[in-house]
Amino acid sequence: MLFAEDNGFLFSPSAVKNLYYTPCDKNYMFFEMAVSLWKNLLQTTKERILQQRRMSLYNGAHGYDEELLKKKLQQFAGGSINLSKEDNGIGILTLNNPKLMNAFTGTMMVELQERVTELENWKDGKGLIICGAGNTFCSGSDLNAVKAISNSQDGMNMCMFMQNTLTRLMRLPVISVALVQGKAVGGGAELTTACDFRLMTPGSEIRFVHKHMGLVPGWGGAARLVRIVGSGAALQLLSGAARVDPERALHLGLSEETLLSSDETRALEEAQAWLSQYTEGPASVIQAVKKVVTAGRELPVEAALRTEKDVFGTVWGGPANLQALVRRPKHK
Ligand SMILES: CC[C@H](C(=O)O)C(=O)SCCNC(=O)CCNC(=O)[C@H](O)C(C)(C)COP(=O)(O)OP(=O)(O)OC[C@H]1O[C@@H](n2cnc3c(N)ncnc32)[C@H](O)[C@@H]1OP(=O)(O)O
Repeated sequence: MLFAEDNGFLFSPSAVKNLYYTPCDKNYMFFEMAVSLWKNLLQTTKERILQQRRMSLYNGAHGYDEELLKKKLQQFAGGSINLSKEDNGIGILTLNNPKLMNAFTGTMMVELQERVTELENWKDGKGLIICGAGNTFCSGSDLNAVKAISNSQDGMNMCMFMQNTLTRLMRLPVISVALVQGKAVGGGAELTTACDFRLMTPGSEIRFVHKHMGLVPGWGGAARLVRIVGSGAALQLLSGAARVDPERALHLGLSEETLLSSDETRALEEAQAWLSQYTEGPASVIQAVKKVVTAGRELPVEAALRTEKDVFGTVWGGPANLQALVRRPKHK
């Protein structure tokens, strides 16, 4: 295993070892033991954290048969979910159904789950931008599909499928941004709340229209919205099916920033520049930062502290930490 310094200078465990110890040095044995202990701890901790993250919200115990539901969803074809994993560790996930304002068909719901699984296994992943094709975000479920699965059981199954998928998306060990251009409506508005941050372009809109459909959010959007803007503002946005423009979103804390351009290409460039200020550094460290924040956000304090200790153990004495000890950076 080699450790790449920011300027490309490579360190290996032996290089670090030889910086300090000689084979006859008794500390040499200590260092060897510390490295192998670290490797074992790293492996078991990563497996435990990965297992925790992958545990789905709903399973057979809830009468949820995922494989059966996926077969049903795949009857409603159209559009795609495209993922481009860039060399800088930022992924671009594009909702691609512009003819229907990027409404989610059944096959797009299944593809979203497949992309989330891909992202869970992306070792170099640090950030994720979710955007829509055709300079608009997403208009929720494809109403043609919704009509065909409007019976209660199918509706509940689709709801559990999307809640499982969006919860896993929310817990990805990358810093995620919803780039809201044009409209984010219904399930599209809910999808924005599964990201860590939202950036909006001038003239764009987030709108929870569910009330007008005789519904409430079903993809987890209400639970997440309350945690983002507070229960009072969430109640107003849901009961009023209010149009949230960039200014109101900033005021509510629903959006981090209003971008300068509403041009599709330039807005994506702005979003990448905004996100890259938080993804500088080794993927292992950025992923560890997201994991400890996710734990603090979702777990009771003692469980969050234990998870923080576990995650700390995966980076303490790790490549980036050892390099920093050699480099001794001044944090001026
Ligand atoms: C839990 C989630 C919840 C659920 O699953 O039940 C939902 O998400 S329900 C769906 C909620 N979404 C909507 O009700 C949005 C409906 N669409 C609109 O309000 C408008 O299309 C809007 C505001 C998004 C954009 O309006 P605009 O005038 O800019 O465009 P058009 O309306 O002309 O749309 C272009 C074209 O796309 C079709 N379209 C748009 N959204 C959907 C959709 N969700 N499902 C199916 N088709 C959609 C629209 O019908 C137009 O097609 P056309 O053939 O030209 O009529």
